[in-house]
Amino acid sequence: MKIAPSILSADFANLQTDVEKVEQAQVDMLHIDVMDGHFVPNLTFGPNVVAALRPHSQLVFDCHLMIENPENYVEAFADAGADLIGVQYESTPNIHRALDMIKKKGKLAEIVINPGTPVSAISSLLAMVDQVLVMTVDPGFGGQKFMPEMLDKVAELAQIKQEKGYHYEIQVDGGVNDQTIKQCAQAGATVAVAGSFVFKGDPAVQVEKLRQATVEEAL
Ligand SMILES: O=C(CO)[C@@H](O)[C@H](O)COP(=O)(O)O
Ligand SMILES: [Fe+2]
Repeated sequence: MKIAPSILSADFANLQTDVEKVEQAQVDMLHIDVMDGHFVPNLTFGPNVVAALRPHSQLVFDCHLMIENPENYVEAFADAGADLIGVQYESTPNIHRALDMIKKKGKLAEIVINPGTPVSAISSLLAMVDQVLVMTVDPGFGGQKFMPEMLDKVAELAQIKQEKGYHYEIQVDGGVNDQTIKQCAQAGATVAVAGSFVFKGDPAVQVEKLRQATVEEAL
């Protein structure tokens, strides 16, 4: 299981330091939650923050765009240094165009589904994506409670991937801690985002707890 700390719960006054801490913990990617105050009732970072962090980190930057009409911003995030760009299925009538634009910019393309969206809604997009993100909370805020009902969607995506020979990673995001990550791993998730759990203590210790939990699950 890959680990992707979300900087939504980092210390915004010391963002560079917090990014360096998780990088030293050898995490697999850095999850950057972009919110526009329209698609979700919260505001966070724009491409300028991504560009400011880029010279300070070698990590894969995983930008989770919770914004309306993300196709208007794909180029800006790609140019700012995003490696993987996630667009919400519910955020635009042009979801295929948004994913296509990400790929044309040479970046990894991710489709994200909210708790109310079934896997069947994105079946025609699965062949083209590098990652599928199953939201395990309603998007907009860190520190919410994990929704175990979403795990059926993770298992469904794992089955489709195997049957069709697709290559996407299956990411879970929201309420992931050293207990819920075990259920995610068991259902077939391959990448876990964790914000409040990682930054509520020493990130190195917290990341190790997540790793240990998935190792125990595999035994
Ligand atoms: O996309 C989001 C929230 O909308 C997440 O990436 C959160 O940042 C996860 O936070 P925790 O639930 O792990 O605290
Ligand atoms: Fe996220």
